[in-house]
Amino acid sequence: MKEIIIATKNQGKVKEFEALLAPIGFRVQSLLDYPDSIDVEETGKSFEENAILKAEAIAMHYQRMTIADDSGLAIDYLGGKPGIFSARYAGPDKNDQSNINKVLEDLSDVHALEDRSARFICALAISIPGEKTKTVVGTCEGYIATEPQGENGFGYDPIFILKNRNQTMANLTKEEKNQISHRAVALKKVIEVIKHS
Ligand SMILES: O=P(O)(O)OP(=O)(O)OP(=O)(O)OC[C@H]1O[C@@H](n2cnc3c(O)ncnc32)[C@H](O)[C@@H]1O
Ligand SMILES: [Mg+2]
Repeated sequence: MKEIIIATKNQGKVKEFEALLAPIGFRVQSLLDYPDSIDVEETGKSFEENAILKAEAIAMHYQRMTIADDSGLAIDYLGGKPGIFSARYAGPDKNDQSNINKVLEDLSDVHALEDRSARFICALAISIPGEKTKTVVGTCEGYIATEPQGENGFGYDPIFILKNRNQTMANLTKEEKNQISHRAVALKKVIEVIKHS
């Protein structure tokens, strides 16, 4: 079976990658399987740069095909924030709940749903030892809710209302999320690359 490392410590991401890659014959490992792995700092200026940093460091360290995911939420009213700082928006002791609370607070004066437009962005970098790293990006459009809704998913999912649907991302089943999410869109683009690896 083909093996791939997902260079992430985020359990929510790992589950989504497993669901998307196992059916096409990949055994997925993540940094949760390597608790003593190296720590890669996200010092890039874009999602793509951070994904490349994480993918190349881990691919080099383990000499294995690696995908890294750098993702987040871009809110138009906030000029694209939290963006690449999504994981640490409420401060360095990141926590999904405090990040959500900060976003809701930032938008507390914005009442019309159309003024609360946002998108999830996912950049994936795929690094194969000895080959040039490739990147792809996927997005998913929506609006920021006024309060959390739904129990599924992770991160900002409970406050992300999907465009053209009266549901948050956290209202979707995992199968539904994996058909339409920013991560699913990006991953479909890399599958062609790794199928032949
Ligand atoms: O860097 P790794 O180890 O992969 O894990 P991380 O959680 O730090 O991941 P990022 O640096 O890419 O930050 C992503 C942020 O965006 C959020 N996020 C990413 N994808 C999401 C999704 O599908 N649904 C909800 N929130 C998401 C996530 O909760 C983080 O706060
Ligand atoms: Mg991170």
